[in-house]
Amino acid sequence: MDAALTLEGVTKRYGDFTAVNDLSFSARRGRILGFLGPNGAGKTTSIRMVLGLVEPTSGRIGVLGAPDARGVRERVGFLPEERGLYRRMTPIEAIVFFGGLKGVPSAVARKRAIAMLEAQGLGHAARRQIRHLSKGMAQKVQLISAIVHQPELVILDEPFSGLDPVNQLALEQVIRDLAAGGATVVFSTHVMQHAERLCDHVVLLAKGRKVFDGGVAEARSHAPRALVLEGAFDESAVAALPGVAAVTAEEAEDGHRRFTAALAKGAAGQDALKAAFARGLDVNRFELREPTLHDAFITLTGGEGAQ
Ligand SMILES: Nc1ncnc2c1ncn2[C@@H]1O[C@H](COP(=O)(O)OP(=O)(O)OP(=O)(O)O)[C@@H](O)[C@H]1O
Repeated sequence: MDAALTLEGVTKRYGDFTAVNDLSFSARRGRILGFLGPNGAGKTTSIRMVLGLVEPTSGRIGVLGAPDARGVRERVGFLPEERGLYRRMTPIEAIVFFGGLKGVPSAVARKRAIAMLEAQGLGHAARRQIRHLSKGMAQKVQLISAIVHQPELVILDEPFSGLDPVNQLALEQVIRDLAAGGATVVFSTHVMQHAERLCDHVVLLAKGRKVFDGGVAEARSHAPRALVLEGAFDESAVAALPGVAAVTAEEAEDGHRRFTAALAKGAAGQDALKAAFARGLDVNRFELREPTLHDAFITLTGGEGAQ
């Protein structure tokens, strides 16, 4: 496998606390990898080890053939979780500055900055001081600064946080475009919807350990499908349907109740539905719901928080 990034048995301990525990995975060249996990799972610590900002306690890292990103800095782009730019610079100045740190001549960086700012709808703000920009605009400038040197490997730590829904979609497109242009993109998030839409491959971390590594469809298959039923009957009637593993109930409209019946692995929802009608349950509404990546995340992390 042609990997841009590889971790093999990487562990990071802080005293008695293990922040990252025996983590192994690879990011294939030209693909988008979602590095997922709840708050505190160890995503940022892992990224910091890849960048060479934190020394692993044990294990091996390979970044474009180097032991960490320091040896290949001009080929790697990084957006940190903490956002920050020199507030008195203009977007063009900031992008040219960061490009310069990665070896891009200023005339080239300037040209790219103008084109990229325009592509992001920021052409009008290109010469305004960053302190006068909105948070979302400043975040776009920071992203452009991270990729102006056209890196082969782009690492984005929680890139969607702080962006409104429209800008989140715009960022998704930037990520797709980077991969379409041949770059490998690794982004961390605890919001599953982005990963669901973008990723070929997801790695899911919980409490420092990898709990899943594979495709989105495969991840989803770890969570149960659910049958949603609404009507005037009670929970025990739903629990007694074939293939139903667990039931939750809530109030719905018109005095009805809504039941979400998690189906046992391999159970076809149709059997439960047929039985519901055969038993004369007064079903007003039903839906067979396929698991989402969010459901998989909850199942695989044992119920830790996700959005
Ligand atoms: N320098 C440090 N010293 C001690 N503990 C640390 C240090 N850095 C991180 N940790 C701990 O390691 C764990 C993992 O933190 P990390 O920031 O990697 O998680 P994360 O998955 O990125 O979560 P978040 O999305 O909240 O940033 C946390 O419990 C954190 O408190």
